[in-house]
Amino acid sequence: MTELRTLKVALLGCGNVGAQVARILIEDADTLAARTGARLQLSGIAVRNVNAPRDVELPPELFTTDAETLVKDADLVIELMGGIEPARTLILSALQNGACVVTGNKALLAQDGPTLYEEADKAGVQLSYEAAVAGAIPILRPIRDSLSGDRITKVMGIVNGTTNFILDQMDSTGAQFADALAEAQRLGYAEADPTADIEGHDAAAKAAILATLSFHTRFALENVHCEGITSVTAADIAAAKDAGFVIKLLAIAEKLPAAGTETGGGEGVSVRVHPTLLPREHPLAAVRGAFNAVFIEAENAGELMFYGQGAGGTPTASAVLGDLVSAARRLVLGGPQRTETTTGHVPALPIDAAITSYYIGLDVADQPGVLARIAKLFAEHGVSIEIMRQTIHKEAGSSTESAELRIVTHRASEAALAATVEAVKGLDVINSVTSVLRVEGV
Ligand SMILES: NC(=O)C1=CN([C@@H]2O[C@H](COP(=O)(O)OP(=O)(O)OC[C@H]3O[C@@H](n4cnc5c(N)ncnc54)[C@H](O)[C@@H]3O)[C@@H](O)[C@H]2O)C=CC1
Ligand SMILES: N[C@@H](CC=O)C(=O)O
Ligand code: NA
Repeated sequence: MTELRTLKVALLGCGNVGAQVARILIEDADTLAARTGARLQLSGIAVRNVNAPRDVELPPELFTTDAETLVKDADLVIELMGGIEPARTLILSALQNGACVVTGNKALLAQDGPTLYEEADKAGVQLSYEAAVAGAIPILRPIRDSLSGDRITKVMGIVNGTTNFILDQMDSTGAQFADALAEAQRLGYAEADPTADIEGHDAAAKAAILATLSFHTRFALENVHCEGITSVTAADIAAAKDAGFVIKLLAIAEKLPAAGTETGGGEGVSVRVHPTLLPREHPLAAVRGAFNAVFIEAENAGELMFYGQGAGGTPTASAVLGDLVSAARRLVLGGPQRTETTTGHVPALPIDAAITSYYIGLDVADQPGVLARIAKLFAEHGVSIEIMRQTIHKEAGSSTESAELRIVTHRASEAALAATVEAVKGLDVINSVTSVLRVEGV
């Protein structure tokens, strides 16, 4: 039997994901060698503190605080430290040294991806990042490879496990936001700084990556409209539930007409992350806990849906190992390195140009003619009402009655909706606008 070649693998970071990657590399060494055609030898693990306690028992001699030296001597580098620096410098150094790099660092890719891709191209090596979007779910490779002969028109999904976990806990058990977040952190779903999760930045970075691959055009973080879940209240969740909806943080990238925007005419891509109402029977409404799911609409393939564990050490390690084996196989067998293209030039649309349905909650005086006046304002702004429901509230011991109105619109532009809400607020019969939320799937 011929001796297999050995490829040295440097691992940077040994947290939730890194520790599981190290464990699998050691435990499954023979299987990985058989699949790769080379032995993947874990040559070292760079950490901040070699004596820190870890969930997984690993050979102590592998640990080092000298990431620079480790990278210099590697064929393949796995970056799972997170953050911008020193991850960025270490990845660039690895690529310049001719090593293939696997990373799950969506924050870095969304901020400075082009610099890294160009360096990988220059060096003729691979930079792979399946773990960066929707954890274990194979989503980037299907978009980049399987759908490369089609035209994607829309990508919509739940791509952040932490926020889906929090919203699901609040919806199903009435848990408090802070308790649900603490549990998501304990389970290894959240980022080192969970602000990135709850403010939507993590999902926005993933949306930029999904949009870039789907529309063959580079979209950066500043092209993504981003709203997190910190403003979603228990009352919003209860009202949504009562109206037959569930609230999910969705990342959406879709082709829309660019008419009336600064880009003028033609088509553009609206890339956005925001809390969204979905009918409870919608397939994305059934995505619970830290699971993720991504819907894709393509001209020829039609609708596709990808579902699985979007966060957590072991599931994410699966995506990292997949990229590692694939990169190592190419080192063994040869073959093309970069496969994605960014030859398209579709402009990013401002949020005003986004087109979706809306849910508007209004507290109004219960007087004759109120509904007609509100409906007239919507019509004047070109926003068509799909559902309008009224519930009367009578304060105990008081003769005053108010009504709660719940309106769901047909698809309209963000600009038209904003103007409608402003006009509605000006009516003397409106006590307050209790919520304005975007709706998909109606
Ligand atoms: N946890 C998850 O579910 C997922 C995480 N990711 C990404 O994977 C990466 C790692 O995530 P986690 O393992 O959850 O993070 P973590 O915070 O649990 O682990 C990061 C590790 O890197 C080490 N580290 C940080 N800076 C370092 C430095 N300057 N020198 C040496 N070591 C350093 C830390 O000590 C820690 O051991 C991040 O980019 C994250 O966004 C991607 C998908 C899912
Ligand atoms: N913090 C992220 C981890 C995976 O990308 C999440 O919660 O989804
Ligand atoms: Na993935």
